[in-house]
Amino acid sequence: MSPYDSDPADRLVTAAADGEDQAVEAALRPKLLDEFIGQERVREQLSLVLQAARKRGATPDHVLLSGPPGLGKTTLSMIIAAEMNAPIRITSGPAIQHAGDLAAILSSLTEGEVLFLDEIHRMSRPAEEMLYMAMEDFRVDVIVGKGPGATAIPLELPPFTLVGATTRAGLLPPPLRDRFGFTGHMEFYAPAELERVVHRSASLLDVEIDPAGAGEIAGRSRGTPRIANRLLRRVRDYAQVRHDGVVTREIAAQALKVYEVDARGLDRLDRAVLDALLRLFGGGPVGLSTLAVAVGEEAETVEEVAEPFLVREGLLARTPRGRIATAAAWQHLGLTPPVQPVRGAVPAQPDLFGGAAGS
Ligand SMILES: Nc1ncnc2c1ncn2[C@@H]1O[C@H](COP(=O)(O)OP(=O)(O)OP(=O)(O)O)[C@@H](O)[C@H]1O
Ligand SMILES: [Mg+2]
Repeated sequence: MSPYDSDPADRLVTAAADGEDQAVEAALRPKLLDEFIGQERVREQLSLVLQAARKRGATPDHVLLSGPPGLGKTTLSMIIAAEMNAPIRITSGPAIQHAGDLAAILSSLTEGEVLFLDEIHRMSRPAEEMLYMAMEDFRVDVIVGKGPGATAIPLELPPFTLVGATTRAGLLPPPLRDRFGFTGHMEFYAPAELERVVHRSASLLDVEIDPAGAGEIAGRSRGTPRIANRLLRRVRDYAQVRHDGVVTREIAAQALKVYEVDARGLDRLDRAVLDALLRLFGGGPVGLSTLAVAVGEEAETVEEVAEPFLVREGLLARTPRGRIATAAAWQHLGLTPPVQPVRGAVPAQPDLFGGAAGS
């Protein structure tokens, strides 16, 4: 049996939204730019773009928000609309299969409306090309009829602001990227910022928490507000069931031990990968597929689910010769790295059967 037999997508520390997240996120989302914690640079730049547009009485330039899941792209897009006092229309790349789907949305926009296009890198090619023209000239060509008799009917659009979000900015074709007047790159949050996120969410959820309790949750949240909010909800459950509901450092640590999220935010799968790398392969280098077999997982799961965070945390490195553990990995698991053999030294003959035979 795999030591990690639940679906990796169900992990407590995944940055992707699950059903429960979607239900509570609306309540936890900051509504205005001033309430949005962290991301100082993006916030300042965006604030200038919006203020300038307001001053000119114009519609703000198109905005692209890029960055890993759970950092606040959807939240910011809603803030843009709220700050501009404009309605917002929400759709996503995968929902737009045909150019006609996009034409229908675009032609029904009102002046100044914000069109939020999530996962914009997953839009179909023909829709993308229609979007170029819509973004630049506020115009689309609606094709009527089929074959040689098809005609393009130009349709004027009211000025609108496109807010695109993507976790993979590198996948956007340059002509699309170039049509955004402003691109905000979202960064992982610092622990102190996440602590503020936890405090804010706790007060919205009516959870009593002290600063050390918030710090404990923040430190395990992988730089991601969505994870911080999720861990807070699980810690709240524990505090309410086993204690009086107040979250302290002690309670948070106990709760997250139950849920197998360690002090650095590693979960069972992450730790299993590190543990195998250190204990079975002496810290590597070891090939991905060998490591995956040792953990009882698919190579893909190890590579895509566990490794990115381990690499980001400086616990594991991918080298051409295979995966290797860093000194920090040994330290984190409380293990001692093997002593490096001195070149040319004669290795001592191991006493395989234990010296004290017959005892
Ligand atoms: N700066 C912030 N301050 C407070 N809460 C935040 C902040 N950023 C994100 N959050 C919270 O984190 C949750 C996830 O944010 P959001 O849905 O905007 O992420 P996202 O970048 O759109 O993720 P995805 O790529 O999965 O769509 C929301 O519930 C929101 O309340
Ligand atoms: Mg989103």
